[in-house]
Amino acid sequence: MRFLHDTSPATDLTYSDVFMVPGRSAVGSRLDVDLAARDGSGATIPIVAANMTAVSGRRMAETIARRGGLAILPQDIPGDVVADVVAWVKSRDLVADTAITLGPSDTVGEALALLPKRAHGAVIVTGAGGAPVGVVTEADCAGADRFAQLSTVMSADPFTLPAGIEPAQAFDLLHTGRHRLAPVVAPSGECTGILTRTGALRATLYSPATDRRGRLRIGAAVGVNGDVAAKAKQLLDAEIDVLVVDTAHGHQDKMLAALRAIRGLSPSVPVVAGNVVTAQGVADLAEAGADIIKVGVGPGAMCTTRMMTGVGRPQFSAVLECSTAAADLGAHVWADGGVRHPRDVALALAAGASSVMIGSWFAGTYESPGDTFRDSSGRLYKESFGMASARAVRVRTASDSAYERARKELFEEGISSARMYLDADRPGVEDLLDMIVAGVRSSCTYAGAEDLASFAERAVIGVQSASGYTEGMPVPTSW
Ligand SMILES: NC(=O)C1=CN([C@@H]2O[C@H](COP(=O)(O)OP(=O)(O)OC[C@H]3O[C@@H](n4cnc5c(N)ncnc54)[C@H](OP(=O)(O)O)[C@@H]3O)[C@@H](O)[C@H]2O)C=CC1
Ligand SMILES: Nc1nc2c(ncn2[C@@H]2O[C@H](COP(=O)(O)O)[C@@H](O)[C@H]2O)c(=O)[nH]1
Ligand SMILES: [K+]
Repeated sequence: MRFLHDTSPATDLTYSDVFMVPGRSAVGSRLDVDLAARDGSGATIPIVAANMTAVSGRRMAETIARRGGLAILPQDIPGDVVADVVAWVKSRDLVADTAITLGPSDTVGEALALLPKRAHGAVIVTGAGGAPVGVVTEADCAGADRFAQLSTVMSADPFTLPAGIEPAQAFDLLHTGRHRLAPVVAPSGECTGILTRTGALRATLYSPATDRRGRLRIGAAVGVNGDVAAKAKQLLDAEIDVLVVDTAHGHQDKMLAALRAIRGLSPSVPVVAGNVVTAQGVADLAEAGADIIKVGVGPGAMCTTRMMTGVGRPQFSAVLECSTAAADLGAHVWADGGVRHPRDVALALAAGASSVMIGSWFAGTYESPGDTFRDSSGRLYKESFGMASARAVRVRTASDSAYERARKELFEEGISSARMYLDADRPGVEDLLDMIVAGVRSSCTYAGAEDLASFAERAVIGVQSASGYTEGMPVPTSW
């Protein structure tokens, strides 16, 4: 990228400080843009769900990978649990979503508890041999006793789709039959998943991120303490596709030692390390063996590091400097934190990031691990918390002595409880992906770029005033 008027900004900048001007384009359609991340991660869209407990679990990983992104399991999950989650995600279908299934004698209360776990909004009631005998939605449960059996409220004998059906054909069948969704069934009659009309459409627009054996991809993180090589080996043996070595201050000797120990395992998957915000940090991590450097200190929504320490760097400039340094070394950069709008993703990519990590925004979706709550006005939300918050530190240090735990809790650099509201129009993470991907595809064509490498080359970035930023915002009511 270059700055408009070839100026060199006098101060470091964050996403809100900058804008992109359009350039002449020969790219005829936004759908012609290739959004694959060119960093060996295998992602077909440049989006990574952050390794945060409130963000990335099995449902997030499955859903994001099916649309071409990646999720990174947090470092606090025991190795054997990570192995189970990885195996489960890799057993998922590339087209149909995993169904929520219950039996005919299970209750409305159980169905209502499970419905917010997935965006498709239905429970498939299964009978003998796992065959679908009914479908229950929230509307079916309205007014019913919580102890009523599902057989009394379900729509019986549902329309079904055969496993392996082409997504476009599935869309047509659902559309013609005026069905919002249908259970997918194997030749044996067993329900193997669920497909909505939107899901079938998405399957024609996105390519799943798959490993060499055609299974969904997933990453996992390790910290820098303890026997890092042994923990990393356990994750690699579990067949993760990306290994993230993660700590708040990535530019420290412990990180370099951890990277060297991991290199000793000759991992066949990309190693991501961070977080740093300087060219020197990139150089040292790349030299120690990182393929991808994670950039961002302090921009995260749950992060209090800048207020506690004064340390960090406005994220656009951090990504720009780090990705320039990484490119010289044959390495790549993930822009981590502070993303609140599709424009932020586009600007991080324009600054040269190969992918963009998103945490809190995705915490407020059906697919994040937490429970769904309603506030006093009825709006749905989930709780998010920082990985350096007292809440996360308590979990991470559960096996330490009481004294060690008390000592570590002093260094809190994240908030322990935040409400992440589900957007009523976009409550699922795929809804957010649709919005982000649409925005980024459009950004690329405004710059005349057919892929992300060309986008980072062609983008022309200007610096704006606060009122310049405000001018870009929509006005939902009159002023
Ligand atoms: N991107 C960001 O801005 C930040 C991200 N986080 C996230 O929080 C999670 C926990 O990270 P972390 O707190 O590093 O915990 P870790 O459990 O990974 O421990 C970090 C290790 O580094 C040592 N250390 C030295 N200096 C620092 C420092 N300035 N800050 C933190 N540790 C330091 C610590 O020792 P000792 O405790 O004895 O000092 C400890 O041994 C990670 O997922 C991380 O990404 C946290 C803060 C900032
Ligand atoms: N300083 C802290 N940073 C944190 C903490 N937990 C997570 N993080 C970082 O934020 C990003 C995600 O950013 P978001 O704006 O999308 O939420 C994550 O990947 C970490 O780098 C924390 O407790 N303190
Ligand atoms: K912050």
